[in-house]
Amino acid sequence: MKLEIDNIELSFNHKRILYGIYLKAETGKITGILGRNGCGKTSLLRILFGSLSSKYSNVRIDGVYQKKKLYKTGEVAYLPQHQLLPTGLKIHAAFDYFNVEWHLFITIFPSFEKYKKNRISELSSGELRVIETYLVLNSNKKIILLDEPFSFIAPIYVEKIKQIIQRKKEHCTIIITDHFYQEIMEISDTIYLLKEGYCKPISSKKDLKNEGYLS
Ligand SMILES: Nc1ncnc2c1ncn2[C@@H]1O[C@H](COP(=O)(O)OP(=O)(O)OP(=O)(O)O)[C@@H](O)[C@H]1O
Repeated sequence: MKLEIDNIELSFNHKRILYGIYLKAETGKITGILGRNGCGKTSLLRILFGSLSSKYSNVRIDGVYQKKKLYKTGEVAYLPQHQLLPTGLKIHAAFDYFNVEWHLFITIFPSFEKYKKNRISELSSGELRVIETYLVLNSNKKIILLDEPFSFIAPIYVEKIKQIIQRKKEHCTIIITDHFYQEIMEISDTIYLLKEGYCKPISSKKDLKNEGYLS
């Protein structure tokens, strides 16, 4: 599958946020998006998913313009930047809802075993992020959009999540954004830097320095 988006025009309060975007993501490849705070990474993912409307946008799958918002196709899973799961939900119920096996999760993250009967509200921010990211990655969708999956997560869990993402790319089109740029550079096959409304393809750390993303 090839997923493309371009022709976006997004403004908030007369301030143009996105206007020169072309982004292509493909099954078998991880597409990473980097960019400074406020450059529009979350907005771009939300436009792709369909939860944010822009003045213009053109989303294509295998070259075919998508009239429907992507979330209505049932083929996309989205990890938003902020909390996904309702606070009062029991953790095992969240696994049931996503149709994901708890015992497989526990084989990778054994320290979470004690939480099965707890509620989402009883997790730390990082523990919640691990569970949410795991559920989205294992939700059996063709397209996966991840907004800051590594936020609040301890390095040992970041490594495990990275391994899962790399395994999933074989069957999924994955787009990921995060401020952990080294992690993004390590796992991504294609990287874009979002800057001044545009997407610029990036191939090395030197490019990031030249663009003023790194000092
Ligand atoms: N609902 C909104 N109303 C007004 N302005 C908004 C709204 N949502 C986002 N913005 C503005 O649009 C810009 C892009 O926001 P966005 O959240 O997409 O950036 P981001 O690159 O994801 O930032 P960060 O890395 O800090 O999460 C920011 O300047 C933000 O203030």
